[in-house]
Amino acid sequence: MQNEGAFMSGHGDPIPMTSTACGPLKGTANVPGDKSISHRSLIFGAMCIGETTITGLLEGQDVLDTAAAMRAFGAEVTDLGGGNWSVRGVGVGGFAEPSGVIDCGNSGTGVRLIMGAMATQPITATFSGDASLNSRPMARVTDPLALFGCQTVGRTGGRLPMTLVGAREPVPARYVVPVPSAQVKSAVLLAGLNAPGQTVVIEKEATRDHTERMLEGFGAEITVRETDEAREITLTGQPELKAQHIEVPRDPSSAAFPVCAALIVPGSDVLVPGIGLNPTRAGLFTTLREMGADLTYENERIEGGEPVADLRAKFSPDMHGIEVPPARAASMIDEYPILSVVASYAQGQTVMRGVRELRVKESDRIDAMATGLRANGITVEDGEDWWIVTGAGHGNVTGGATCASHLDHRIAMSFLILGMAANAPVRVDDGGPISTSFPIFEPLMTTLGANVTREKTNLKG
Ligand SMILES: O=C(O)C1=C[C@@H](OP(=O)(O)O)[C@@H](O)[C@H](O)C1
Ligand SMILES: C=C(OP(=O)(O)O)C(=O)O
Repeated sequence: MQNEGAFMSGHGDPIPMTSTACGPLKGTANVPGDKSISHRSLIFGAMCIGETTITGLLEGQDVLDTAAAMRAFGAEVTDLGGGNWSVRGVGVGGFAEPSGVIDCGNSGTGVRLIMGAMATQPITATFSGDASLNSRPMARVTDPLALFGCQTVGRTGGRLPMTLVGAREPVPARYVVPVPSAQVKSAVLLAGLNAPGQTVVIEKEATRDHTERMLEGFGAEITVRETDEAREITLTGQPELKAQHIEVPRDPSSAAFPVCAALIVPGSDVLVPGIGLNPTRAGLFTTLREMGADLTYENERIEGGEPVADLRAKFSPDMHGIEVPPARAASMIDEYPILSVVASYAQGQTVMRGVRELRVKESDRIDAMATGLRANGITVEDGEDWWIVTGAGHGNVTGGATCASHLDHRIAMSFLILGMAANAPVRVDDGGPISTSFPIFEPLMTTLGANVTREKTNLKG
């Protein structure tokens, strides 16, 4: 990996971490801002005229890389401290040509949305990332961007690094998204922003709808028509986006970790306040409740047009496996790794189907979790788009193994949660990637009572 050249970014030397069984988890877990909304706040802010102000931005490495990218395209992005940021945008179509490579680090959302945003502007940009991002499929984005007139030059197989030559005279597109992906949908809509006329995106399975909601908030003309078969989104190109004030809600995908930890550690009672329950994101919580989790929604309210609640999770010794409806997959796609941990402590089988997309995330998440869970004494069967975890039940998860995190934050955090109630400690080879989405994971879990330690190594941190 070392000599894959100057375009390869990385997060530094591995940070092995170990999680050991702990007493009850108690207290309040204030998780950071939503990663999807944080990326979009910076990118949409950069495409406005005027100053967008943001509070509660997730200051994880993925989002910081997007902030740096927006600066490279000419926006003035300022960290005002305490999660407050400001973006002075350059307007739709106003991106400058970056002088260097756009390094999106570990972030699929960052690179795919930014590719969409620049694809209909008369500039050229080269994109790269870390070893994980450089192995992920990009043709799913560059194929539809070609319909607008954007050209791609790069490695065979549609992998980063690659160079995009934006369309000088963009045309609008009509595109049926072939995989359930909010990133692809969003890339096409962002490209449509600087194309004249109407761009239409059709998705057969509803995916997270932050782009649609936020573009409307920024003043774009965007309509969504829903039928039983599809969602059809129509965007009128070349609007003037108006700068906004954005309060980023807390991330349900990060909330999943303290919630699930509380469910499996005896005696726990944890409050996770202010979590968005947008139906396109909240599938995990529905699933946990169907499994018999003691998970309640307190103080339900609407904030910024989105349903929000404080989640209270208590130790749940009697959870049972269920068949997760495949139609729910998109609304909990990032939560399957941590669900498989809860499933390990439940009775019976948890069946997860229609989840092929898990194989092209930061890692092949089915393979990464199946391998690590088996090493810790859990029975897992898997196929191309499904996997089944047979729970050992409380007190019966052996633990004791080292798990590879494969540069994947969610894999690292999931195995550290597994160790919190296992009979022997669970170790991950590298907890470094956790900083991409949940930089305060370790102190926050420690404050609740978890026993997570970094190993002393001879490596420089
Ligand atoms: O649009 C987004 O912000 C995201 C979309 C999802 O990816 P896909 O579009 O690849 O499903 C998700 O896994 C990712 O964490 C964030
Ligand atoms: C899949 C994820 O992110 P991304 O695709 O942005 O790398 C994730 O955060 O779980």
